[in-house]
Amino acid sequence: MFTARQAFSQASRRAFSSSARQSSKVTVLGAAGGIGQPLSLLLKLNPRVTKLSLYDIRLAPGVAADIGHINTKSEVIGHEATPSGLAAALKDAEIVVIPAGVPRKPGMTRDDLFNTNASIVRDLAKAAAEHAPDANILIISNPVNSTVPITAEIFKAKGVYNPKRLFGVTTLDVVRASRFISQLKNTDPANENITVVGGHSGATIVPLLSQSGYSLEGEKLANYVYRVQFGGDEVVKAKDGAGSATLSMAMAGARFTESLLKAAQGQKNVIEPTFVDSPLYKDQGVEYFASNVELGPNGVEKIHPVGKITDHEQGLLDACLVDLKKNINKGVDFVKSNP
Ligand SMILES: NC(=O)c1ccc[n+]([C@@H]2O[C@H](COP(=O)([O-])OP(=O)(O)OC[C@H]3O[C@@H](n4cnc5c(N)ncnc54)[C@H](O)[C@@H]3O)[C@@H](O)[C@H]2O)c1
Ligand SMILES: O=C(O)C[C@H](O)C(=O)O
Repeated sequence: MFTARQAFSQASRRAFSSSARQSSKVTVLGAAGGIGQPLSLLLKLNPRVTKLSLYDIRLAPGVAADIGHINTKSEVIGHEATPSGLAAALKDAEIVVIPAGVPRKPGMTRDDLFNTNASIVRDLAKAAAEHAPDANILIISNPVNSTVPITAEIFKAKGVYNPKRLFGVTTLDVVRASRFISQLKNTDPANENITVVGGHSGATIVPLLSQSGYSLEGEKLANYVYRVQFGGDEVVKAKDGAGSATLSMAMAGARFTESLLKAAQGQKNVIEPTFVDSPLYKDQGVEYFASNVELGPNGVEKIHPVGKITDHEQGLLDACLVDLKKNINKGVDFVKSNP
């Protein structure tokens, strides 16, 4: 005979397993690349993902066959590099993560990737707008400050734009900012969560150290800010022509995807920094901005303002907004001239 406690525990097990069974298809476009492969691996290890669809212009079926042997429950499908393969990859996706595109080589800025990556992202955005109009779209491909507006313009043109479901992934900046301060202060980086706002390149990356109660002075502060703003260059230089950050980015992309899934499955107070269609600086002509964003079942739940900052941080923010506006307009203009 069941005791009340046993009955309760069985009911709660059922409730848990039914929410765990909730179907969450995640699609990776660019899945065979330096980021795409480890990101897909991490997503295969995430029990919240029930179906993982991998698409690339090369090798996605091979990557899927490999990852598909891992003994976690999710189904993995590698799609052919054809329009119908892309359509099938996107159909019914809850989350579409896009790391497709070329990475930097030493001496290049992220903006130097624009000519190649703008059209790659535009074309994938067209397919996503057609086959997954309600999905959360996570843009990793650089330059993020421009590829997010490109995606938005495509979704607007197709009449399916939902600003709550488009995200530029800036998580790596926060991961770096947290790691770098822990190295200076001998703290556990897992306990650090430095707010980083603005965009994702050089001067548009603005770490707000003061909000975590830290104050660095003079050269120490300048070096810290530089390292966060140009952390990507450290990796590009060290890889010496073989690409940019892939493994740390895969971790950051998996973290952001996990946060969205948690929020979609009802967890409250899930906050991640991300580059979104934001009201914060629209009065200055800046349509997109990264700040802490509370995530929910509908994507963006609440965009947090930047909050109290020091005069030095205000100076960084002023410089950020100038560059950001140019990067955003470049993306918007690209779609106007190359629809
Ligand atoms: N947001 C960030 O913080 C961040 C961090 C690191 C890298 N990035 C950017 O991510 C992008 C990818 O970097 P990577 O190191 O993985 O590059 P990579 O060259 O190793 O991989 C890119 C993959 O995209 C695929 N691809 C190209 N065109 C495609 C298309 N039309 N459809 C589907 N797949 C396509 C390629 O075949 C390749 O497998 C770069 O633009 C890089 O700058 C962003
Ligand atoms: O630096 C790059 O080009 C890749 C990425 O944006 C990064 O921050 O590592």
